[in-house]
Amino acid sequence: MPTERRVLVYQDRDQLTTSVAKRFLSRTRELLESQETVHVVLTGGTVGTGTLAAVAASKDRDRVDWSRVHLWWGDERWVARDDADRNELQAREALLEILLVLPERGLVAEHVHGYPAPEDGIDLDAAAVRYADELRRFARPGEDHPRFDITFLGVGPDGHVASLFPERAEVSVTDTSVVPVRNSPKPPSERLSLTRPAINSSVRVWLVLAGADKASALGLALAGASYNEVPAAGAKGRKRTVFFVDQDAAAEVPDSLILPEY
Ligand SMILES: O=C(O)[C@H](O)[C@@H](O)[C@H](O)[C@H](O)COP(=O)(O)O
Repeated sequence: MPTERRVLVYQDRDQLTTSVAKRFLSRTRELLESQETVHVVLTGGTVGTGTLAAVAASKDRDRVDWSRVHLWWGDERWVARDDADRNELQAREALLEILLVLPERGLVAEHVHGYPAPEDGIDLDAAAVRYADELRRFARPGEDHPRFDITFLGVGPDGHVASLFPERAEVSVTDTSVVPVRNSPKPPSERLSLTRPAINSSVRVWLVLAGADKASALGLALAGASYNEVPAAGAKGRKRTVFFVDQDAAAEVPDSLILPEY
């Protein structure tokens, strides 16, 4: 299946998160018409979390059968579950707490697949193995992880996605779904991340980014930089890769790559 790459530009961060939320809700509903479950990979970061808050605020929120949606994370920070830095906690506060208590068709607690945390009494390496095992439990026979329908990724100013940072060994790991990350250039220093092949197994990869500090990373990713230099350049969905960006982040995107709404 050839992968298509698109760039959609929005006026500002609010318009971006509202539009991505709307598209996410409609795509999820559409997918649930033809498949039993939908697997979504969430991202940390301000734009990813802002998108979840926009889902929470959307009038279409309760039209999705959330009981058939599974949520995973592209990466997690190795901090306690109640630490404000935890990606999962941010997502729970922005959206999941609401979905878990909907009177009908609500999100199922067991379908929220958070990473292990230090209080589980295991180290970072064991935590990576445990999350890989959890992914395998939901995989088709012979596969390592579920078929992700939509994977959200934030992008750092250095071009990192999930916790795959430029010129670091983790960005090239291909023999497992989950890697431990130590000495991360972005705090906190210890993290867990999906690997590039796990991310790229997704049917759709949706990168969400806003702000002038992302312009150069985005420009380089689209200009064909290597994934080692700019990990965002290596993130590709099997069917489609969409960069949802605001005008500030789009400053270095060639006009020919910018598409109108589809
Ligand atoms: O744990 C994390 O920090 C994230 O998952 C990370 O990959 C994030 O998505 C980007 O750094 C973008 O973050 P912003 O949207 O806040 O710029």
